[in-house]
This record gives sequence, structure tokens and C-alpha cells, in this order.
Amino acid sequence: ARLSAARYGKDNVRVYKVHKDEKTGQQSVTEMTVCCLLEGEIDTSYTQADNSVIVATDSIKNTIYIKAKEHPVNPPELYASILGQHFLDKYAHISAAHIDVTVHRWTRMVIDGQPHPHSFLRDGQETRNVEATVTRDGITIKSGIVGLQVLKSTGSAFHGFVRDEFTTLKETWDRILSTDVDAGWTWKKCANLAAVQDGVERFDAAWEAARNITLKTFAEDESASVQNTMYKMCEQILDAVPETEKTNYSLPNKHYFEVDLSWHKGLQNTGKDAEVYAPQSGPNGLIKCEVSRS
Ligand SMILES: O=c1[nH]c(=O)c2nn[nH]c2[nH]1
Repeated sequence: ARLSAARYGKDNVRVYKVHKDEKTGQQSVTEMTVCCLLEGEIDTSYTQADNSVIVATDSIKNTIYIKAKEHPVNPPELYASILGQHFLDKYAHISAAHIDVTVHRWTRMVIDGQPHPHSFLRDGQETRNVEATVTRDGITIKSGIVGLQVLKSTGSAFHGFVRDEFTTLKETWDRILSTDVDAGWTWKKCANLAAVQDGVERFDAAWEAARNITLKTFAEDESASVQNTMYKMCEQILDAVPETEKTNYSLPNKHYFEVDLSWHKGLQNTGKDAEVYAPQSGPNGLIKCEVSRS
């Protein structure tokens, strides 16, 4: 037997950082969960019980906090790149650092019409995600949005699909569409950390654009299918963010079934009379795509 792949580190490292603006007294907060895995000349720690090559996962955890103190944690793409680059700079035998950052929502409260200086709310389990791979050959970054739950009560159809001896699904021209958005966009490779930092505002702008494109397309598209609607989202993100090379979506189709109540005094609740539905926990459709520049 031979070791064919190996990476190790610390997962689920929760980090909070506050920024206090001395002039305005306004405070801002960031909360994230970090996973940091290292690759390199570490085989002997697996095969020969040679611990001399191991940067302890506890030390990796410590480094996550130290770098969060020493450097900005926003945008997460920059923090992830700085953190990853540290391990290559410090440890010659480490060849790659895989950094995943999941940023949780703390949205500033608006109290009596005014943004509150130091109070925030968790308005959804949606997260902003970054996967950075830092190597001596450059930095690849994939940004994303995960867990953005959306629903539309009409404006979605699904008909014209294969009908055969396996098909029971009725065609519909008017259905509920609900999904949990998992969207990603992959940046063109950066040669080094300086290239990430140069034009760093592009990361927040891209996240804003991708989120707005997703919501607007979901809301306004007369959807013929999840497939077609998500493709339209991808096209627009590539157009809006020229420094990306591809984008991808993974969308569960979270079904809402009609409930036939006609057995009860002839109550009409199907088709055009449908108002009360049974939301389904599963099974769910799952539609995935990756769209690249042509
Ligand atoms: O949008 C949809 N795409 C599909 O592939 C599918 N299959 N069943 N319902 C569906 N809805």
C-alpha cells in the first residue's frame, strides 16, 4: 500500500472579530467558521509515525486567531489568502494550504429608522463562503453563497418533459418554486498574495452582484425549469464579474404538493383552486450546473 493523498489541519474554528470606529463610535462585527488543511512533505507522519513534520492542528488553530488579529478578516477572500500564504512562508515542507471560510450573517439592526451602532441580527442561515487554495504556484479562490432560502408562489412552470411508462408527474404551468441557493464563482488564478490584494474591492462587489442577480432572476424569470433559470443566473454572473472563469449552482427543488380535499364536502383545492399545500422534506430534486466562458 502507498499513501496516495493526504491533508490535515483544524476544522470548525469559530472566529469573531469586532472593528470599533473611534471617530463615529460605530462598531462592526464579523463572525466566521474556518477550516485550514495543509498538504506537503508530511507522508512520513502517516507512514513512519514521524511527527517531526507535523505542524500541530492546535498550532494551526492558534494561527487562525493570530492572523485574524493581525490582518483584516474582510473580505474573506483576502483573509483566507493571507492565512494560507503564512503556512507556505513559515514551513518550507508545506506545499499547499486549503482554507475554507464560512461567514455568518450579523446584519446591523435598524432601530426607529436608524442603523444601530453596535446591535445586529442573524437574518437567515445564509452564509458567504470562500475556498482558497494557496500554493507556491499561486492562489485559486472560489467564492460563494450557501443556504439562501427562496420561494416563489407562482411564476414557475414545468411541462414538456419525457412522458413514458415511468411517468406520473402531471405537467404544470403554475407551480410553487422553492430552493436553497448554493452558488459559486471561481476566480482566475492569482499569481501571488499581492495579486489578491490588488483590486481587493472586487470580492465584495462580486458577492453583491451574484446575490442580487440570483434574487432578481429567481423572482422575475418565468421559470420553465430549475435548469433554465439557474443557467440564466450563471450567464449574468459571468457577464457582471469579468475576473471569474466559471460559475456553478447546486439547487434542490423543494417540492410543495397539492392536497386534494374534495373528499371533504367537495372542497376544491387542486389545480387552479389549490391554496393549501403540503411542503415536502424529501425527496427533493437536485439540479446542478457549471457554466464557463465560451
Ligand atoms: O425544474 C424542474 N426540473 C426537473 O428536472 C424536474 N423533474 N421533476 N420536476 C422538475 N422540475
